[in-house]
Amino acid sequence: MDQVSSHGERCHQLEEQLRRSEDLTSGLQAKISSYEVEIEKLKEHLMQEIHQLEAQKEEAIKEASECSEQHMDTLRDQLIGVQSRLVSLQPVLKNMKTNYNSLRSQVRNFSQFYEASIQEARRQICNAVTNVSEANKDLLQKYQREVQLRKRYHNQLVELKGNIRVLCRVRPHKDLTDQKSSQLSAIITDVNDDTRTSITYKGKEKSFELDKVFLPEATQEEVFMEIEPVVTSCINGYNVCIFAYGQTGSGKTYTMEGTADNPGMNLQSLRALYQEMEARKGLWSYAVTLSMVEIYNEVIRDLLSRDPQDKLDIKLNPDGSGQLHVPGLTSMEVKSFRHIKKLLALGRRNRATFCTNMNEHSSRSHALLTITITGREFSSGAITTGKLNLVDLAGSERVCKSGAEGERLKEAQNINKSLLALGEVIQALRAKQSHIPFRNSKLTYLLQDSLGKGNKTVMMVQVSPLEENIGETVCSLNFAQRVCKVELGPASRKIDTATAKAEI
Ligand SMILES: Nc1ncnc2c1ncn2[C@@H]1O[C@H](COP(=O)(O)OP(=O)(O)OP(=O)(O)O)[C@@H](O)[C@H]1O
Repeated sequence: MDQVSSHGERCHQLEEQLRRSEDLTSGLQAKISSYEVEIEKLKEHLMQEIHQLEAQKEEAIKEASECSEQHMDTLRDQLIGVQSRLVSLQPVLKNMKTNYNSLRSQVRNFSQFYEASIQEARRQICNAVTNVSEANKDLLQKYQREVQLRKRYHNQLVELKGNIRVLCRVRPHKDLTDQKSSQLSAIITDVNDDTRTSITYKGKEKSFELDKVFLPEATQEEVFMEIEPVVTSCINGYNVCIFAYGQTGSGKTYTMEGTADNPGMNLQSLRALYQEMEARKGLWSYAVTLSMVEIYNEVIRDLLSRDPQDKLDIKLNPDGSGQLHVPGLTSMEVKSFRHIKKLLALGRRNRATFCTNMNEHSSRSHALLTITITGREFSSGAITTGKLNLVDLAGSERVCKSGAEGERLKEAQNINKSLLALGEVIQALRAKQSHIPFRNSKLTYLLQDSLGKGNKTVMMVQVSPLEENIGETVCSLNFAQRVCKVELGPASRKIDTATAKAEI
């Protein structure tokens, strides 16, 4: 019984399941049908889309083919245009080619011609240069011969005259042109005779004959040319003294020191000496020393010393030679012409340090520049020693005229003492006295080995052109005239070997 009921229940359950499945199936079928409808719709829509796209494609292809055809036509037209232009350009191109070829050959021809011309010109220039340098060499040799001859004749002349030369330089008028300066000068100079000058003094005309008179317009170079052979003879072993003499303001410092633009005898002498030494390079060797002193109130001051206030004295040389020397005097070895310039500047600075007014001070003191040159000739071994003294003397005015008193009177007396001593030395030399009073002043003491017999002396007498200075000018020229009459005799060369060659 129980088994039957359980089967019945099971059947019931299965029936129920079947019913539910049938419900589910019919639901699904409905869904499938609706999907199928939907799919059909979509299919239809898709087909429509495809047709549309195909139509668009067709149209696009059609459009594209139409468009490229138009473009092709334009391009074709352009191509035809280019082609016809090319055809028309062809003769031009051909022409250009021909021209280019002809130009190229012209350029080639021209460069060949140019090269040949250059070579020819070069050859001609070389020939011309050779000829010119030959001619130059010849001229140079002639010139050098002339210079040597001039030097020799000058030396002979100087020796005949006794190795003392007196030159006069007339200072220009201040602030006047050179031409007016000459016309206005109270000193009469003769352009045709440069050895004479005359002055009308106290109603009488006084004439002076000297070795040379320089007009106010004379340049520093012209003055130096006159003394150059004497200066450079120092290299050959001669002692030389060049001194400027004259009243205050007559141009002594201008002549000796000069200015930066117009260097005076000092710098020009040193330059000429260095040029001459340079020209003898390889044949001679030289050592140059320089000292600078000032004599003020009979006191010697060393201008190259570290302490220029130091006072120096003159003593007999302890070597028994009888020569004088100044113990402690700075003697600088000079390395070059440039070095000399520095030393001169140092000397000037030192001189200026112990004076309040340089112009006044320089008027009352003597400035001495001494250059000693020792040379050695390589071939003979000869040794020469020459000394050049360049002296800017103190103003030479007379005490009575300056009306000096006190310190000024002392200065004036000391200046007078040394200038008087210089005059006495000159007088003694002129009279050929056996005793020459060099020791009467510091100045003559210092110049002893350059001023006396056997040496070369140049006195540069400076005069003012002004009427108001005529008295002083006459005094200076009288002194110059006396100096002119001194006969120092032939100069002697300081040379240290028997095998030494004679001066050229
Ligand atoms: N030849 C010249 N050319 C141009 N100026 C000159 C000449 N000579 C002299 N002077 C000028 O004249 C003035 C006086 O000259 P300088 O100082 O040389 O005279 P000085 O005789 O040395 O005088 P001091 O005895 O006072 O030293 C300076 O101004 C100088 O420049």
